[in-house]
Amino acid sequence: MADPATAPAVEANFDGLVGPTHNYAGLSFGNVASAKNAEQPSNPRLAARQGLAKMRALAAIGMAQGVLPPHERPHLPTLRRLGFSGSDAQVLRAAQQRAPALLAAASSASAMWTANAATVSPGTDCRDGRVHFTPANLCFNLHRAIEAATTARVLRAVFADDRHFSHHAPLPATPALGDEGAANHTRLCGDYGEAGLELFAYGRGLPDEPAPQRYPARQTHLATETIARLHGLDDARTTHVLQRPSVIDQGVFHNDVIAVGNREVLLYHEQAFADAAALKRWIAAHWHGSRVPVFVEVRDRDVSVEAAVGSYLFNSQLICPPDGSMRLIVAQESREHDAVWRTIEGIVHDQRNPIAAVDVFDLRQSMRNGGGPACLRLRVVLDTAQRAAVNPQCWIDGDRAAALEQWVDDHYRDRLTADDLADPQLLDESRTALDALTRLLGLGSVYDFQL
Ligand SMILES: NCCC[C@H](NC(=O)CCC(=O)O)C(=O)O
Repeated sequence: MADPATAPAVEANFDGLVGPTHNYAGLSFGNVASAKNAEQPSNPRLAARQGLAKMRALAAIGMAQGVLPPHERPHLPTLRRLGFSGSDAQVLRAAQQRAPALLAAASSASAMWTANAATVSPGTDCRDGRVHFTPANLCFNLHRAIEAATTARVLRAVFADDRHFSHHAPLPATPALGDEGAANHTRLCGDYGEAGLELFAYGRGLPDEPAPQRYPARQTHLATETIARLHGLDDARTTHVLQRPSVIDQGVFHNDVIAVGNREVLLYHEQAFADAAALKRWIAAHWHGSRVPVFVEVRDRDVSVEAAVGSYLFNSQLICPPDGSMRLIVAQESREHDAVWRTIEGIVHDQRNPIAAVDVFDLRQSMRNGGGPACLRLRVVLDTAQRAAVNPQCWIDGDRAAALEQWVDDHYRDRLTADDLADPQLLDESRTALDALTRLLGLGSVYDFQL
């Protein structure tokens, strides 16, 4: 590792490892891909391998790349809480017969999308200098709401040192405080170690603000304000912006489907925000960073909202490897869409922004549930001391990637349908796999079946 006295702060990416029950259940109303692919057979092994390939590649170019474990699924404590009893096998069978939707919700591998695991503020933005985490309550969907308790335990196991890390409880799980985590949160700065501007996007705000008509707005203004207060952010460097309701109605269920920020760059679709011009003015007026802010606005006539939702162009990762250059990490679907790919090439060639390269990844298994490159990762800015305090076994390098690939090959199926979710054998396989994983990642006991 570089000399601690001079090493700059980094933006680490913690990707969610896809779990053994990855499947397509059509659980997310307002998420176009989830609805479209409902009841298709899935391939959990391939899904986990695709995610690991991205982690491996980013680690290989010098990114600080971490991993967060999948959750225990099917989640028997949820099914028991909902009135199913007897042996595990009896619970699964009864749930399948009497409430298949509940079995599907209790079986989703949705914790893979760690952009929704929590909102994270870097220490330099927070009053007490620690990195602050608030796990998302994800209360809009049952299959996601059951993630919060395990996520809270996992984050404490990975970021354990309370001299460096501060963990808040998820917000009360009620519609008025709906919170979907970092997918609606962007931070802009000069260098990662400088104090930055924190932008929180929300879809449901004050009663007099416009709201979507067709699809739900999952993120609330009350939640974003509460998180900013809990994290001890400076009001002068924090803003809360309304998503344009019409884009939510076209499938933009999280803001990271239509905008992405990194360091000094904000890349967004012209319709992403209710008032993009006001947001740009606010950023310019409050900016203190060592670089000037750069706005890359994609016009509707170049990429329609429908094309943005179909290709996940804005769900790309914008990253800076250690040499300080900037590159886009896009899903294969962006490569395959002519207008989107032309736009990406235009951005990469345009000298007015620092984005200089693009890498394409096949993440199709996740994309079919509406999760692209950016959904799969939680960003955590860390200075040298904070980085050294992270659970060391959760960092990815070539060896750990190889160990996890082997683990996937040992434990995962390559085909799963709704019928399989009640198979007691799948539950056993999943628990055996996760028990081995907690040892591999040095996490201690984080799952209900281990407690
Ligand atoms: N950030 C991407 C999140 C995608 C996630 N999809 C899902 O949960 C689909 C699951 C299913 O339909 O089987 C969601 O909508 O919250």
